[in-house]
Amino acid sequence: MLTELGARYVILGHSERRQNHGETDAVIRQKVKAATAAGLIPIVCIGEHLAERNEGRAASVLAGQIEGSLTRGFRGIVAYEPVWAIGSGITPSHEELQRKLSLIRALLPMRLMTDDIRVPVLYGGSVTSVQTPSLLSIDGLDGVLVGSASLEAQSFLDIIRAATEVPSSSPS
Ligand SMILES: O=C(CO)COP(=O)(O)O
Repeated sequence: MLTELGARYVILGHSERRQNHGETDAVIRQKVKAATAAGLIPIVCIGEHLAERNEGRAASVLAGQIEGSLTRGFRGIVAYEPVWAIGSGITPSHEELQRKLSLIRALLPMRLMTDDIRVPVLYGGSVTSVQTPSLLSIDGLDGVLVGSASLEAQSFLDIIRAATEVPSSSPS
């Protein structure tokens, strides 16, 4: 149905779906399979809650989500969306984001069991045009997943403009 409407991508495992609709990693993995079979590119969201971050459990949460929700030959996109950054106006510091991205980049080939597939990784959570250039300068980050700032045409255009002005970095 989605492909008939011209959709090319589908967002799976958003924290709201995980939290409010009982979407477990196993359910998300099934949806990844179904989306791929239907010709859609899955964008799988992962991210820790604030308490998990503050208790030093972010790494194990992310590892569990990657292991549980991605398929072995996963061909799609991963979006790192810390739950505490979504709609809060708070974004992680560069250092923290860089650390989390390095972790995600290290975990992905273990799950996919190959180094040959480079999975694009996005960041989502309170993205505005103001942080977009600096976010996109972070090594290993391929783009941003925009929520509320996409609801207003001008702010979304500002993000697109800011993104297109960032010099592209070589893949890590
Ligand atoms: O959940 C998000 C995108 O999927 C992020 O939303 P915000 O950009 O409003 O924080």
